[in-house]
Amino acid sequence: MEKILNYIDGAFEAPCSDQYLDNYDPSIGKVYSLIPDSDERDVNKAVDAATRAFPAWSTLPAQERSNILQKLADLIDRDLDKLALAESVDNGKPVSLARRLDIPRASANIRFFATAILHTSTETHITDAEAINYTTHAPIGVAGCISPWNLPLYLFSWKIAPALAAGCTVVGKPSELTPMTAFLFSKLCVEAGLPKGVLNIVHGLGAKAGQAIAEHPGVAAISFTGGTVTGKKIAATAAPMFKKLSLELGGKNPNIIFADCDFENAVATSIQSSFANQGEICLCGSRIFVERPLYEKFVEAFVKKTKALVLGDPLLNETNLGALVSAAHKQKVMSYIQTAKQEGGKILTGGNAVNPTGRCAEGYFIEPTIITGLNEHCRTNQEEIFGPVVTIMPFDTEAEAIALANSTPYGLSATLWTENLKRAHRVSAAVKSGILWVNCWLFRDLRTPFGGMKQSGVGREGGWHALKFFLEVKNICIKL
Ligand SMILES: NC(=O)C1=CN([C@@H]2O[C@H](COP(=O)(O)OP(=O)(O)OC[C@H]3O[C@@H](n4cnc5c(N)ncnc54)[C@H](O)[C@@H]3O)[C@@H](O)[C@H]2O)C=CC1
Ligand SMILES: O=C(O)/C=C/C=C(\O)C(=O)O
Repeated sequence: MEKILNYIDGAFEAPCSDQYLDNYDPSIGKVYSLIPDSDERDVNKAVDAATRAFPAWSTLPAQERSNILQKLADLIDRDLDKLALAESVDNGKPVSLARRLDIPRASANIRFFATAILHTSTETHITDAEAINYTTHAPIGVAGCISPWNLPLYLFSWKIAPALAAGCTVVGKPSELTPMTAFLFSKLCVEAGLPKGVLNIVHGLGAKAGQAIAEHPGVAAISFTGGTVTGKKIAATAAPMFKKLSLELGGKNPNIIFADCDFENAVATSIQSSFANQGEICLCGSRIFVERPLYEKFVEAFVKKTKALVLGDPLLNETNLGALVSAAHKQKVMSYIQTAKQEGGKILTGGNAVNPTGRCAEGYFIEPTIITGLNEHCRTNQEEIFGPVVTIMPFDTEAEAIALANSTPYGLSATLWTENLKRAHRVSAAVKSGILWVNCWLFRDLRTPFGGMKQSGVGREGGWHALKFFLEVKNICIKL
């Protein structure tokens, strides 16, 4: 069985413990490879290597860093099919989605920051005729990048690309549930000529390897994407050490549909925002609010389209929804469906775990599920489920829609459907979320600020925000 290895100081290494964890293919429910069960000792080696590599990498001309990173992006493009297949097997997502979204976005992330670093500028302040102040941005040091399992290479690269482009060296930890594409990526780093120690990838459990990264005094900044509970733990560890923190956490995002919307577009896109990647995207619109005059018509069309989605083998091109990432996560999502029923919810479609026939009979599949009849305060509408489960509720006024949208502790993203431009501006301003999509969803421009309010996180990724996170700002004042 294939053994994944850590990538430390440019070499591939077994974990110090010599222990491995099982890595499952969630579409068949079977172990198919082994993951290093790394601990503090592996993290220490990785931080040491990153610390040694920092002086040379951080002072390499930006153009040279950029060239290496662009080579990496080219290699990802070259290996698109191989990486997409690996992502699908590791995560359970449809291979067609990995080919269309995950892997192209991984190379786009790297190419974006590799070129962005060539176009930075800095501020100068002239203080009357007495002094000139200029601001410098220097890479902060060794960065810890901890990424989740839902969009594995997509989000791993979203973190390490700005760090490396900015001149930081990195200790990265992909999720233990989906380590494979980060492992394949580490091989591409060698091929691209990334100097040793610049990127180190330590595989293993969050509570062990992840926690060791958060605790290590040699790690100056931590960029994390994952669950809010984990984000709190990392903050509790890192904040007293005054580490810089970027936390991109969970969401319970509203999808607000006004009666004057472009109906066909709203329904079709809501199918995507509800069920893409089995609903395992922090940006999914899991709470759908529909203006009452449109409510019945929307529900009917939305249920009909949902029933037409193809659930099953992620390797088949016609599949729309694959497997959930793990047996434990499937269990968690099913328990929320149970909770919804106990809370008085009516299941309009879905609600069941399924065992497709054939090779996926033991996989972790759940039908796309639509629930109505719940109020906004119940657990189903307050807690992140992170699966193919949405609720629909009617509303009567704009003020009510805003109140419903803002009724959770989260504030990551929101989607709004209306043809009324003034209303679009008003509601966008009133909804408390870091990202607002009007008449679209997951429409990404990598230059824009990306992140959440309230319990959805701290800080913003994307464009200059991401680069700045990995840079230490200094003002130099020269008396004239
Ligand atoms: N992108 C998102 O917003 C994500 C949200 N979630 C939410 O979080 C829930 C729990 O999912 P999990 O698999 O537990 O994700 P998680 O948040 O625990 O995992 C994300 C990453 O953090 C690492 N990690 C875990 N504990 C850590 C610690 N103490 N210190 C440092 N790193 C640590 C993990 O190994 C993984 O690499 C999900 O059901 C979902 O609701 C999960 C994954 C992604
Ligand atoms: O498009 C992005 O940059 C990010 C997308 C999704 C997540 O961050 C997530 O699901 O955690």
